Amino acid sequence: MKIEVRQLTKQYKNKFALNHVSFTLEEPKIYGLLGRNGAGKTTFMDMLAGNILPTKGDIFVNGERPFDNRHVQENVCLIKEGNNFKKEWKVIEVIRLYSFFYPKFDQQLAKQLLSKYNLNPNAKVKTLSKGMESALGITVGLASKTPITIFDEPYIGLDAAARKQFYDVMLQEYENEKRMIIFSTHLIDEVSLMFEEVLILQQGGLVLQKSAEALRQQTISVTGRQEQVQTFIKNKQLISKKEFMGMMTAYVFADRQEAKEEGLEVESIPTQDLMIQLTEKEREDRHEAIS
Ligand SMILES: Nc1ncnc2c1ncn2[C@@H]1O[C@H](COP(=O)(O)OP(=O)(O)OP(=O)(O)O)[C@@H](O)[C@H]1O
Repeated sequence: MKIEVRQLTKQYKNKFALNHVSFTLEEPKIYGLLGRNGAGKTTFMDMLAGNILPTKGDIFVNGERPFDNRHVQENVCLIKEGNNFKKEWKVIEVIRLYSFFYPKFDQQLAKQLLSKYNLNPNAKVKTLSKGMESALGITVGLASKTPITIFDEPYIGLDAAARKQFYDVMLQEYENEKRMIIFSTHLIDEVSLMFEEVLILQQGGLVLQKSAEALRQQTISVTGRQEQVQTFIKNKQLISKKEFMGMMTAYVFADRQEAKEEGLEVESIPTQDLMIQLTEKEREDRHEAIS
């Protein structure tokens, strides 16, 4: 599956939820879609799932526009943080309806997950706790087996143990059959090791798209004497820096080995920290993506 996003824009009155964003996703990979509140993540996922139309620009899934397009929509399953299902439906009806819609829906897996999460098939959605409703969403998302599966903060109310179960099953399923999983979350450190590629949105713009491996190799924290670090970061793409008593720590796009050879202390930057630094207020006017 190939997703092509071209100058994608969504405007609500004078507010740009997405502002001329362009990128391509084409591998069966686990993508982390990150950004602060209001960055435009849900807007993008809704457009990909064909729920809303762009104001300008285009989004294509294998060359087709998703909006009002059954052929695309049966290949894309979006699970949001809540209200995915009608309150009057029973759990088993949810499973049945989604299995009609998604051609590759795995009933067996759905049953296993319902039992793993202790979900009573005859319970109505309105009687489920927040965590149980999330578990039902996760069940549908994983069992849909859609080539593009999107989870938008899907685990509101789920405790840490249940979230871990979700990650384990997701990775197992992904191992069994690779697909594109787009995962948006604010619990970044909990899941960042699963990401194979990371996209960061900020105020409707894309500020970064990089493979996890490139991030590990090329985004580093370097610490040393102030002048030593200043010299090293000259002509490099700086993310942020901090000074303390003649010492300096800088987050920078740079070669790990080169930094070591300069005698600097080198560490990896946790993805959450990277997202926070890249989307700091003073960068608000910056919209060119780092790739
Ligand atoms: N239906 C709407 N009407 C007006 N403004 C909207 C609408 N939907 C989204 N927005 C605005 O667009 C911007 C992007 O919202 P979006 O929900 O895509 O962000 P997000 O990155 O998913 O945020 P969060 O992490 O808080 O879920 C926000 O400023 C939001 O207020």
